[in-house]
Amino acid sequence: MSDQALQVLREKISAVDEQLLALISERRTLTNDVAETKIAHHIPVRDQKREEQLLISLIKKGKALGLDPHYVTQLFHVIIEDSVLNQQAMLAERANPGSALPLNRVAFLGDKGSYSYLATQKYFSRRPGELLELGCQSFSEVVHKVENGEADYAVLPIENTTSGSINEVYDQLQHTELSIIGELTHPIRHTLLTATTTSLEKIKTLYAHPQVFTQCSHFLAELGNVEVKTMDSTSSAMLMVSELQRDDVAAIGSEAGGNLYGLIAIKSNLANQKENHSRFIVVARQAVSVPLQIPAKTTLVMSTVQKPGSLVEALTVLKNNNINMTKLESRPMPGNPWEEMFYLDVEGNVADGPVQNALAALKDITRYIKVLGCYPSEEISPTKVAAASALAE
Ligand SMILES: C=C(O[C@@H]1C=C(C(=O)O)C=C[C@H]1O)C(=O)O
Repeated sequence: MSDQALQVLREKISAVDEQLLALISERRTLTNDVAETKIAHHIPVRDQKREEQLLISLIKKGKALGLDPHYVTQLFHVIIEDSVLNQQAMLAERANPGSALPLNRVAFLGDKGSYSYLATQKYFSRRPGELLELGCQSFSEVVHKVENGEADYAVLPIENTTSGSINEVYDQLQHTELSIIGELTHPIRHTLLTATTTSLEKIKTLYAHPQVFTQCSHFLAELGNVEVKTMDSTSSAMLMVSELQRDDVAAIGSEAGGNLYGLIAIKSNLANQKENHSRFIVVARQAVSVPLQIPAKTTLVMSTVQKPGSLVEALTVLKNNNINMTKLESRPMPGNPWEEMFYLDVEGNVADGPVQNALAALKDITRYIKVLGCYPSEEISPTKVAAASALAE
């Protein structure tokens, strides 16, 4: 194919892509209008029956156009997730009048390009107001900035699908009066980034955040004698490599972050597990109320009395109130050796009967209990379509 023919085809593809974007944006406007109706009539945001009907119809129509059912399903799962998250954000904002700020000052670990920076951008892209990014050197600085009013929000990674809980962040939650007001998950795609076109064999020094080394331990074990240097954040690792401009040093970070520092991705998918995601929490000085039309999560911290079965007893309270627990973490209590603080994420809204009943019962049987926050759940499970309906002609 001549260069010119290729150019013509690519221009056509770009034009189609532009139309796709315009249509996606039009769909978003329509789904936001649907949210207005849901606000006015107190209807739940999620309607999985409607999603299923939509998917079945799209799969059939896609098949007629030669498109694979799995491809169509995947595509529309992403589109529907976006629509549900946007509607949830709209409802949450309306339920908290005055909460929308013209400027959102947000503290996070690292600088431009860190995973926390990317998560911050994602979370606030659905919310009104400008974003002012306040990069910090440590998690305690991130939390402090919100406590002392320099920032309105903090975005903190709390757990990762490969390395588990981020203990330092849990420990920050023990000592703060801030409330969790939101959550989000973000894919963490670790990539080897260099300042020059070089090869893996030449790398002698590797810069990254300690969490990254934990998540990429299998890759590091295969590397042999490469010196590993820990940095405060992924972005400081990337900055270091871009300043050194050497062919024997590399950073591990996201490709998108590396682009901001002019770095080249020489190897991707470095995490031990292919599906590597981090869950972030968003904290603020004021708690928010979550409308009952959207799924909520509540995070609690508690310490139980020191007697056999006291944790089981506490968890039984959740069971009796039909509350699903999505996470349980224990952390040592400073100054009280061998005593633990338990952090629990449960599905449910503090304004709703089951969580209120459970809290009342837990107060009677725990030594200490506090609600760290109730916030919209951003875990949007994709609607499944029964194979038979999807494949029916
Ligand atoms: C847009 C709506 O809200 C949600 C999003 C949907 C979508 O993006 O198509 C479908 C059903 C709902 O879960 C709706 O109810 O129609």
